[in-house]
Amino acid sequence: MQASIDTLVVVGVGLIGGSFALALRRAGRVRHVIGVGRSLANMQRALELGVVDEVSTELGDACARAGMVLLATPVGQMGALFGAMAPRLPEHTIVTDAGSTKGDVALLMREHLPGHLARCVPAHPIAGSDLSGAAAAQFGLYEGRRVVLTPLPESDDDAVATVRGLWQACGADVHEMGAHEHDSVFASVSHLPHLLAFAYVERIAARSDAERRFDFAATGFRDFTRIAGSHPEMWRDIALANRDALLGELDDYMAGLARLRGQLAGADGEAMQRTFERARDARTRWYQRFLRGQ
Ligand SMILES: NC(=O)c1ccc[n+]([C@@H]2O[C@H](COP(=O)([O-])OP(=O)(O)OC[C@H]3O[C@@H](n4cnc5c(N)ncnc54)[C@H](O)[C@@H]3O)[C@@H](O)[C@H]2O)c1
Ligand SMILES: O=C(O)C(=O)C[C@]1(C(=O)O)C=C[C@@H](O)C=C1
Repeated sequence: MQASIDTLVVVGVGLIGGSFALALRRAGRVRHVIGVGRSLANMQRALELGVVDEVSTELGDACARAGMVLLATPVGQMGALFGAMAPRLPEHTIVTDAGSTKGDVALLMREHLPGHLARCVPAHPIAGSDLSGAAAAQFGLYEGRRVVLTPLPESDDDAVATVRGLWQACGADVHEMGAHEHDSVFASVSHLPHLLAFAYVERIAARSDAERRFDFAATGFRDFTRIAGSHPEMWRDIALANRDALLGELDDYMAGLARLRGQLAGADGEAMQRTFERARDARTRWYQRFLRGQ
C-alpha cells in the first residue's frame, strides 16, 4: 500500500520542511498541511506560496490533529518543541524530523517523548542549499537524493515504513544507519566543510582591505565558499549537537594542514604534489559517483 498521510504538521516551514510538503502534495500523498512557525512573516509567505494549507502558532492544537508531525527547525529548537507537543500528541501520530544530526535528536525524543518512541522515526534528507525560509521551498529538491533514516530500537515497523514511503514519494533514495555512524560520517562530509567555509570567509572579511580582496575573488572563491552563505543559527546548532565528532574531524584536518604547511615551508614540491594528486583522484572518483547517483 502507498504511504500517505491525511494531516501533516510541518514545524518550521523553511527550505527543508516546505519542500517536503510541496513534494508530498504533488505526489498526492497528503490531504492537508498545517505549518507551525515562529516567524509570522514566513508563515504568511508559506500560505501565499501554497506550501501549506493553514498556519498556526499553537503547536499543541496543530499536533492534536496530525497523522504525522515533521520537525524541520534548527536542531537546537527541537527539545523544547518535543516537550511542548508531548501532552497533545494522539497515540498513533508519527513524529519525525529532518535535522542534520541524529544522536541528539534520538536523545531528545527519549527525554521528551518517552511514551511515544514507537511512533518516532528520526530522518535526515541529504539535500539542501544555502537558501532558507519558506520562499526557498522548491519542488524536486529531494528527487534522486538520499535520505537517511536512523530508527530507534523502539520505532514501529509500520511507522518506519510510512516515513520511508513518504520520502520515496518525494523521489528520494532512502537508507538506514545507526545514529552514531550517521553523525560520524556527516561530521566529515558536511559539518566540517561548513565550519571551514565560515572560518575562511570570516578571516578574509576581517582584513582591513577585505573589499579590495573580494573585488577580485572569482569562481574558485565562489565554489569554495558557497556554503558560508548558509544559515548561521542552523549551523551553530549542528556544530554544537555534533561537537565531539566535529572536533575529531577538525583535529585531523588541522594535522593535515600542518603537514602541508611544513611541506610548503620546506618548499617540498614533490610531497605537496602527491597530496594534491591523492585529493584530486579521490574527488574525481567521488564526483563521478555523485553524477551517476543524480
Ligand atoms: N539547509 C540544508 O541544506 C539542510 C539539509 C538537510 C537538513 N537540514 C536540517 O533541516 C532543518 C531545517 O533547515 P532549513 O534549511 O529548512 O532551515 P530554514 O531556516 O529554511 O527553515 C527553518 C524554519 O524553522 C523556523 N523555526 C525556527 N525555530 C522555530 C521554532 N521554535 N518553532 C517553529 N518554527 C521555528 C524558522 O522560522 C524557519 O522558517 C535543520 O534542522 C537543518 O539542520 C538542512
Ligand atoms: O548544498 C548545501 O548547501 C548543503 O549544505 C546541503 C547539505 C550538505 O550537503 O552538507 C547540508 C546539510 C545537510 O544536513 C544536508 C545537506
